[in-house]
Amino acid sequence: MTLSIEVKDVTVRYGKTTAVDRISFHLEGGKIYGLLGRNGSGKTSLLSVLASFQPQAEGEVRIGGEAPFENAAVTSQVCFIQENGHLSDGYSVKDGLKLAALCMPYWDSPYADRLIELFGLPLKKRISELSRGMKSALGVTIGLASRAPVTIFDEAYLGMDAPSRYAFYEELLKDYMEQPRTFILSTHLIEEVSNLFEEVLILDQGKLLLHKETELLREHGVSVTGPAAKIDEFKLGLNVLGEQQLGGIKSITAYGELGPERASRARAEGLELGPVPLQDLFVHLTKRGGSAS
Ligand SMILES: Nc1ncnc2c1ncn2[C@@H]1O[C@H](COP(=O)(O)OP(=O)(O)OP(=O)(O)O)[C@@H](O)[C@H]1O
Repeated sequence: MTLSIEVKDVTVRYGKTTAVDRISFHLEGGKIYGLLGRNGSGKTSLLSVLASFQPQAEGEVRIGGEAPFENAAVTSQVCFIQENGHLSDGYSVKDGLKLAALCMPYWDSPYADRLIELFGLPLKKRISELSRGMKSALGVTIGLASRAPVTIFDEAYLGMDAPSRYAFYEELLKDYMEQPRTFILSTHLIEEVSNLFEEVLILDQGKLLLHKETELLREHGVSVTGPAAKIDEFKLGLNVLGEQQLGGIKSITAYGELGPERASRARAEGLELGPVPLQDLFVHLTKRGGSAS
């Protein structure tokens, strides 16, 4: 099942702090979305509103056309997994999973069993006795096995070691291909996971800095390297996000399409054009004073 998500002028406040500041976007659903932003940019606050963990102060949220807050018909379609989780520490892993199964209408028990084996989860241990990585693996297991039409992972896999994280990415993609649904992943491990994202949203200081298809975003970044004097001339009129110089060689990262004319001029002048990793684009765009125009 695919549910669209509509967010219109949503604001979230904690006392005098505005965590999310009049954000609007539309997610058509049935895709894997990446939500990026620096610490404190408002990701968890926004996701908590989508998952109905808290109401927005202003604005409107619609999931599948309905307002989610205190609306069981919608909340049952959404699974929200956070790194520090909402798992009851007193339960054993087995009972925690049983509880999850009871709360989630699309729960797939055989799939949960496969994931338990994949991540080596000890069923008899109390959740409070699990290591940080194991708690994350339990969260990830619940998120995937929930098969919820909207599944949100809020940095949920940060505690997992690299092999477990890669197993999770692989599993997520495989399961998404078999059972398309909406995933939203917030992460600081951008390069690791960016290949999964079909669209990327970047928050900055509570505002939506950018919402783009990942491919388009990648095409919007270009690095140009060559003799410093030539680069200085070439960069005029470009939206330069950053530059580095080593001896007489300079490299710039530019945001925005180069256009065929400029690209062929670069080649004719012997300048080297290259892609910019998503993480580098993110770092440049969210530097204080960054611009996504
Ligand atoms: N319960 C709370 N009470 C008061 N302020 C809060 C609360 N939760 C978040 N904030 C504030 O709201 C802003 C956004 O925080 P939020 O946790 O949504 O950001 P984030 O992008 O998820 O950050 P991180 O990447 O560090 O997890 C921050 O200024 C934060 O201090």
